[in-house]
Amino acid sequence: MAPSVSARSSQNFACLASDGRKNPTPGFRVDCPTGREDGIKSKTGDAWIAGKRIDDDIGSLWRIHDKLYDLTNFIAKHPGGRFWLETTRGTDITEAFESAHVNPAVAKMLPKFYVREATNKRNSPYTFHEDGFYKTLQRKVWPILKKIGTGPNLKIRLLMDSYVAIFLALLVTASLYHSYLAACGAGVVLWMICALSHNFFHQADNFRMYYFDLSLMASAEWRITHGLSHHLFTNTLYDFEISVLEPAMRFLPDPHKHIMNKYVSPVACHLVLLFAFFVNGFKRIAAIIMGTHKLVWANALPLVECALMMLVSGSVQTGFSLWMAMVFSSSFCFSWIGVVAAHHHPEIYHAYDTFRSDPDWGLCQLDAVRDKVEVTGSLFLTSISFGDHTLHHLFPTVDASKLPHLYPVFLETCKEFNVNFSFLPAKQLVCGMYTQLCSNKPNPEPPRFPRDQPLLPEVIRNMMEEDKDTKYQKEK
Ligand code: HEM
Repeated sequence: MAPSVSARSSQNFACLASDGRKNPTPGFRVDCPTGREDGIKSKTGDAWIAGKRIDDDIGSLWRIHDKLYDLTNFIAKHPGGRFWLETTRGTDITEAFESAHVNPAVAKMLPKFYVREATNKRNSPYTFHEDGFYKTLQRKVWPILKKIGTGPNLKIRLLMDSYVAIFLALLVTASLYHSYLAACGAGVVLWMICALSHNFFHQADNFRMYYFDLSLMASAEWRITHGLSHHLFTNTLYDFEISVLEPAMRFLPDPHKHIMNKYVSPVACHLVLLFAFFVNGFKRIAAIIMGTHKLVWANALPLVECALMMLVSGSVQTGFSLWMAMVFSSSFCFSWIGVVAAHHHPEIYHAYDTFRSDPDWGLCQLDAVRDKVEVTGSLFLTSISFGDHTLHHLFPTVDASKLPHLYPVFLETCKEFNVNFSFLPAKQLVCGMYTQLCSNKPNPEPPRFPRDQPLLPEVIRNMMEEDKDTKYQKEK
């Protein structure tokens, strides 16, 4: 017989919190996410969502706040696509539901699907009070998005499609001329493709999300491990992007961090990042063979690339070596940019640090993300380096081309809630990632933006001035 949720979590608690603390982020009902300590078996999206289903413990319905809904008949009609509802059956989707829809009309549909009240406490520390930071910001953002739309504009669609065209041209050039330089160039462009297509897999189903599958990663898996895990429970034990790198890279400032983590992983992590795409690919192949993961057509894309390179180069061995060079370079670029982009710095919240007293989901997101000052204002730079990341975390389904329009209202809301929002220089974020890897000292205070004078990119300061001018003119 399977152990009960509480028995399982107390076993895990013993193996997790060697310093005697329960779940290091207060407010989670379960001490240690089910499966988190299961080693390699736990490192897939399917395992993560299966663990969440056990921990949420609500049967086969969907939970939003303290109410249970039956969305079975809505799955096929959902404007965001079947995937999100099909995948989350039997889980608490409060964070996903709240952050995916800015349109207030969506919440009004829920009573149609109401079944009953939940009998247990939510397994999440986060709140969405109507007068709190996040819901206030959402209300202010909606009139802007209603006007400009939430989807991609022409510029970003052209940018995305051009990356793919350049990638294919480099791939063929590398194969024709047996050029490892062109193969690595194709790898660098593949990193750009992955970074930008990630914007598309957060949205309703669309063909550009499958560009992500040109790498050895899969958009369907990342919708779970990134969209439903990392985005909603950033830097906590439920963040898959924290647990998947453990034990090789341990970002949590666990006081009992192993000496190898402190001193070896800041160097050895580069090998992990180099092999990350291959590990992702092998895990998926193993899961498909074992029957725990469904094969989808997009999984074949990297194999098609490899076959094309063999065919055009006229040699199986050369084509394969060129393909390997391409995958290694894309893996390193994408994974390294990913870890230094926005989430790992001693000023940023990680489980074990002291948690803020107001657990508003939006405020907790601000604590777990920092933006780079240098890339802001350039669609090209933000598209390849996860820029405008705070706004992206707050509104993950809003296209990257629309996010910059939200800065004035976002900063105004920060001011209203006494948040001294500030960017960081890119160099500090890079160094901070290595410092965080070595750190075993939890922050004794909740995170805050420490500067008296917030650091804002010039483009945003100008935007604020323009906004003030238009408001002033309107008032006149
Ligand atoms: C796991 C939870 C959910 C996720 C991740 C999700 C995701 C999404 C996404 C990505 C979109 C497209 C957004 C856009 O184009 O701007 C969307 C739209 C929409 N979703 Fe969901 N959804 C979820 C649950 C629900 C539920 C429970 C309902 C209603 C009962 C719902 C109703 C809608 C509606 C009406 C739209 C269209 C909104 C509009 O046009 O403004 N969704 N959803």
